[in-house]
Amino acid sequence: MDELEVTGSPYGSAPEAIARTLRFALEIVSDGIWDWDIRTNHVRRSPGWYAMLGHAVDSLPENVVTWHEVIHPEDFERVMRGFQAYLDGTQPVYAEEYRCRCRDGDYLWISDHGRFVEFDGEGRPTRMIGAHRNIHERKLAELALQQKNQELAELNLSLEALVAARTEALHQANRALAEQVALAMRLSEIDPLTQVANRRGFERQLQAEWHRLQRHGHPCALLMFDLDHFKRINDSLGHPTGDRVLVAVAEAVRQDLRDVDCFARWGGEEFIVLLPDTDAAAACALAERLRLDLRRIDAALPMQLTASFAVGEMRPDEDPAALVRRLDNALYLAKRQRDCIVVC
Ligand SMILES: Nc1nc2c(ncn2[C@@H]2O[C@H](COP(=O)(O)OP(=O)(O)OP(=O)(O)O)[C@@H](O)[C@H]2O)c(=O)[nH]1
Repeated sequence: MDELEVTGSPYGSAPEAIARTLRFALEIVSDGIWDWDIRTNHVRRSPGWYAMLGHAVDSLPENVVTWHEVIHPEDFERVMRGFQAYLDGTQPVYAEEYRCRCRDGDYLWISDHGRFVEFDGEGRPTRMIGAHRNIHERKLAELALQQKNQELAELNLSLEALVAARTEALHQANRALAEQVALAMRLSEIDPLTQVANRRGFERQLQAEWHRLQRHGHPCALLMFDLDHFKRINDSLGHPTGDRVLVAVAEAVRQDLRDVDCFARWGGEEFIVLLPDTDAAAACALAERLRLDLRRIDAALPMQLTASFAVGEMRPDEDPAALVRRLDNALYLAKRQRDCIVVC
């Protein structure tokens, strides 16, 4: 590779001296140099180029095909595109990084920079010189870093997805728990036999209604009733029949009530109704209707089913417990006669 070797006298002509100096400089900063005569397609390569790829100096054909054959197949198209872009003038420089096959079959990462250095009279390039540099270690480190970054990004994404999935599962578990708690609360306030409110549920509503009375002064009445001689039903017809009667009573009464009324089983065969926005007279009329309805319950009983009632209006200066005591006393009086209503 004559042009790339230091030949001739150190006292040669000025252009030769400059050319030699440039070749020296090129060899210092690169690992291999190529020199392409575009008109003849002849490519000369420096001893360093052969040494870099493990070949004996000048052991390969001095043409472009030699270059094509050492480029890694996966890099080939990209490198050709970059090179062609420079030849076409659409890229101001030719600079590519790619893998070159060494004599032992291993591939070496190199960087390749080249540019036109001579032109004909019409400005067409006639010669191009380029320099290769061995960047193998740096490139492997760079690729390993890229790989690690990608793995980290993927890990990050899968961690985010995992956190999102866990958070959603937690929300679902919380919602399910809240529903269970609400259901348990509802069930804890319901009488399992008649499915109306139990004493606990009733007392909560009574308290709320009493507070409403303090704020707004709307009338509110209470109605309490107790089935008469219920023990006889149990004793003569059995406990299951007694249960069916209690259920039938609850259903019949519920049909006479509004949605806003709170109907509860106070205990045993005793029931209570909270009647918002209702005065004693209206509650008394309802008690009378219920008294008649209960007599008509079709429970196939050998005796007449009756009940005794107590009715009273809520007073702002009387707390709920005292109100219930007042109703209890009135019911006690009603029970002495049975099948009647006492207003207190
Ligand atoms: N079948 C059934 N009976 C119940 C239930 N709870 C309470 N009883 C019965 O209701 C009856 C109430 O008896 P008493 O308190 O003497 O009342 P009563 O027989 O109606 O008499 P008076 O109230 O005075 O008219 C008892 O026999 C209890 O066992 C229940 O859930 N199911």
